[in-house]
Amino acid sequence: MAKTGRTDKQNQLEIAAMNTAVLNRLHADDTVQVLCDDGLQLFGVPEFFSPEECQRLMERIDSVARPSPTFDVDYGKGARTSYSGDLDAADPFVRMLHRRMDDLIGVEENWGETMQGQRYAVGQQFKAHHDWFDTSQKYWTGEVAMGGQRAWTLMVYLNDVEAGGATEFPKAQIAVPPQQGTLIAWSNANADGKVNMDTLHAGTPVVAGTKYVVTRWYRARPWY
Ligand SMILES: O=C(O)CCC(=O)C(=O)O
Ligand SMILES: [Fe+2]
Repeated sequence: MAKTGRTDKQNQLEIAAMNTAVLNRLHADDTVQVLCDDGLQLFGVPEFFSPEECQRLMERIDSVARPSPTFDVDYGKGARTSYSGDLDAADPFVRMLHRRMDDLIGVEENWGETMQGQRYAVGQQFKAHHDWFDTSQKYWTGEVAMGGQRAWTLMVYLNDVEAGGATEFPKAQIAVPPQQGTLIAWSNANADGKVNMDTLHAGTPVVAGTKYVVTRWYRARPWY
């Protein structure tokens, strides 16, 4: 038992329970496409946000974006060279989109982190990583007390990119090209609630144009 008062087994069981419920819901929804069901559980929903909604979000991202931090890697080390910023969770427009994402996977609003916007210029990228928290790091003590793992990732492409910028899953050998309004969602866990190594993914470098995305990570239980 770690000082968090929760065992690894308890954490895994709660993730497994959430995972099963979300997978069942997505498989039952005929607007949802299964992009990968072998190792990686990856889903897509075209036109999840309208072009007008994407435009409004891109304007908001432009007003909050700054060089991206990552949890354990400095911006300067080059793992994530995009610009990013949290959107305002109290903004009714952002909340409306949050709720639509929550509804897709069937969880309450307070399970999801505030959506984070990212903007990549030519040459910028997010190198291969897992969205999962590293439970050996100091920050985990705070995160486990506040919602636990990032069990699911939902991401929406806000624009078409002239060239480059695909989201690549090298282990699963799948690459998703940015398409305005398309949402992709994946489980970061296996059925047993342990980290799925096949979720390794990268935002590949933009070759021409600019790429805008929003990402909303869902915890294994409410985080506020
Ligand atoms: O921009 C992408 O395609 C990937 C973004 C990503 O991996 C993230 O926000 O965690
Ligand atoms: Fe990621």
